[in-house]
Amino acid sequence: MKTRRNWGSVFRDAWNGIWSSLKSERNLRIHVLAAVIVLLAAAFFRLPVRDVALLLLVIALVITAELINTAIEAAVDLAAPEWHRLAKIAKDAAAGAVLAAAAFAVVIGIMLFYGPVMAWLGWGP
Ligand SMILES: Nc1ncnc2c1ncn2[C@@H]1O[C@H](COP(=O)(O)OP(=O)(O)OP(=O)(O)O)[C@@H](O)[C@H]1O
Repeated sequence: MKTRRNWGSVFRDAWNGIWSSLKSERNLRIHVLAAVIVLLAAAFFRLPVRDVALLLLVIALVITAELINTAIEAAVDLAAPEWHRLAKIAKDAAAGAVLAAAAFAVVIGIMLFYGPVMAWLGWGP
């Protein structure tokens, strides 16, 4: 029978999952770096709190998609180390989830930064 784990060990394992994914997944590191740059830009352009909240939401979406993609890749490699049609479907769909999240994040970023950047450049109406 499984013993109930305490919160400390649950949190530690989850943190280990994030940390080991950061070490092994280059794309995740790129997304985290992009998120830091975007948040610094949001501070520079003094974006309103609601816009920053929206940015945090899409950043969380992209990073969550990356972590789930990493989990699916590992599970597929364990279950199907050889080429398999279903392994391809699983990995491609997981990669597609990251792409979809990142594409929408870029669109939202453009929508939020367009006005402040134009005003900063003096190209506003
Ligand atoms: N066991 C497999 N069976 C069939 N196709 C596979 C298999 N493993 C990988 N592939 C194909 O190769 C692609 C790349 O898979 P891989 O595991 O190398 O991930 P990746 O894109 O390199 O991810 P990352 O760079 O995040 O590690 C998959 O999207 C899939 O199309």
